[in-house]
Amino acid sequence: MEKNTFYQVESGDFFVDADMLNHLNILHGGVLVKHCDSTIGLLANRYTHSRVLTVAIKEFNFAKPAHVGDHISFSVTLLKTSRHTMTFHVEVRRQTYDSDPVAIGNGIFIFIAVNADLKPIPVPAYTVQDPEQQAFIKQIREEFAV
Ligand SMILES: CC(=O)SCCNC(=O)CCNC(=O)[C@H](O)C(C)(C)COP(=O)(O)OP(=O)(O)OC[C@H]1O[C@@H](n2cnc3c(N)ncnc32)[C@H](O)[C@@H]1OP(=O)(O)O
Repeated sequence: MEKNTFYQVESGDFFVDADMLNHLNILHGGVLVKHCDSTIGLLANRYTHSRVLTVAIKEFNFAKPAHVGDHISFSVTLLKTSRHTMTFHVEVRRQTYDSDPVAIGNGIFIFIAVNADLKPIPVPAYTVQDPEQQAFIKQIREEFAV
């Protein structure tokens, strides 16, 4: 079965700087969510070839802290579309120069395609035929109830 090339994308990675920390000297949660939002927004934009807006962050889990110098990366999966929206899952990982990647967070972001007046417009239909991709999407959708 043909794999959907848009299904899952690694994108938006960055290194934690000192000016991204909170008062506890760990990566500020808001900074992390902002990076997620921007990363997923770019993918949503590439999927629809239109303007997009975040319409909801359904869930975000901060599982582990990140520190200065950590390399943060995102694995973004398009789970489903509706008439005007795209629902994405994101897994966030951190890695140092001498360690394996560690999952530090995850979440569900919903984006909407909009026109120049910021009014909703239709999103291209999303079909996944590859059984492995379908199984991953099913598992995530059940886990997050989306
Ligand atoms: C990347 C960024 O930072 S963007 C900046 C942050 N985002 C914003 O400022 C967006 C502000 N919000 C808005 O402008 C408006 O709410 C819009 C344009 C997103 C939606 O406007 P409306 O026309 O009122 O939306 P409406 O209620 O008709 O819903 C449109 C679609 O969004 C979906 N939707 C709306 N709210 C939600 C929500 N909270 N959760 C999930 N889906 C939602 C609806 O189910 C509907 O889907 P469908 O048409 O595919 O079935």
